[in-house]
Amino acid sequence: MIELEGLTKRYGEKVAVRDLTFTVRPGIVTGFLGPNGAGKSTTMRMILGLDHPTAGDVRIDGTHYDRLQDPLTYIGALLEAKGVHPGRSAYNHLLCLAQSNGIPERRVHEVLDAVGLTAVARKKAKGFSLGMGQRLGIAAALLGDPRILMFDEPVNGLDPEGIHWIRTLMKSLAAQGRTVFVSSHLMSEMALTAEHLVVIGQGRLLADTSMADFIARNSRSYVRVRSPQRELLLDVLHREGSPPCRAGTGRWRWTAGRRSGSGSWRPGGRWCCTS
Ligand SMILES: Nc1ncnc2c1ncn2[C@@H]1O[C@H](COP(=O)(O)OP(=O)(O)OP(=O)(O)O)[C@@H](O)[C@H]1O
Repeated sequence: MIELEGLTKRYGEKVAVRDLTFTVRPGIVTGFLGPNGAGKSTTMRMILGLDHPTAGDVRIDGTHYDRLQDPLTYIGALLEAKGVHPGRSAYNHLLCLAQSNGIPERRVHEVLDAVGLTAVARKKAKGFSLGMGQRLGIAAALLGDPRILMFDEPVNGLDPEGIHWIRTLMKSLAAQGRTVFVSSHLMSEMALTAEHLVVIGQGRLLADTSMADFIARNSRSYVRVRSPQRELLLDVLHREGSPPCRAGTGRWRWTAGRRSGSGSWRPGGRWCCTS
């Protein structure tokens, strides 16, 4: 479990993260959604003790990161896939991490196998594709067999096969009862992966809710109509009591109300033109 309480980070005049309070729970994938510059990476760096909060507090299973004994066995993270010495092989990179954290060498073989890098384990990291680099970063995160995993924009720049692999991996880690916290600026990506969603914008918390609830509150359903008989279509709409806006494209969209917070359907749709 990761608990944030009033977490704030200022860089001079700039407030990158403002008073964030939320909890990331085990057994599900929690998405961390926000546009570029929203403060996601800064928040994740503070969780790992790489940046010091200006105010507030963050705890990993009740303890500050810098007080964890063998932190890799509590939390594994992929923040920056390029954080590997280019002249070092995947195997040696992981072995260094393992040896400096009291993790047995057999675990290196296990995580290389888990991420599908066994065949290229002796190759230098500088020859790795972006996808292989991501896999190596994830192998490092898994090395200590931690109960908590955190991934910062893990699908960025990956091909469809790599994206599918990461989605499946995150869900399987959560299904094992682990805490999985993953950031993205893409709602479409989060909707496919996360069960719970924390949304931030300009460093502020905007939502902390289940994915199903977030979609129900923020989505609309609509029917798009195109007709070569524009005038006839307008007449019909007027007769139905749904006066459309004026436009000459011949294309109309019926937005049929939206779901209320309780999930019930709130009527009140309208026609509008699309170009
Ligand atoms: N070391 C720093 N010094 C000054 N400003 C910073 C620093 N790190 C981040 N910022 C600023 O804090 C804000 C939040 O940045 P952050 O990288 O956390 O956002 P993000 O949501 O991760 O964005 P992205 O998706 O682009 O990585 C941005 O305006 C950024 O310019």
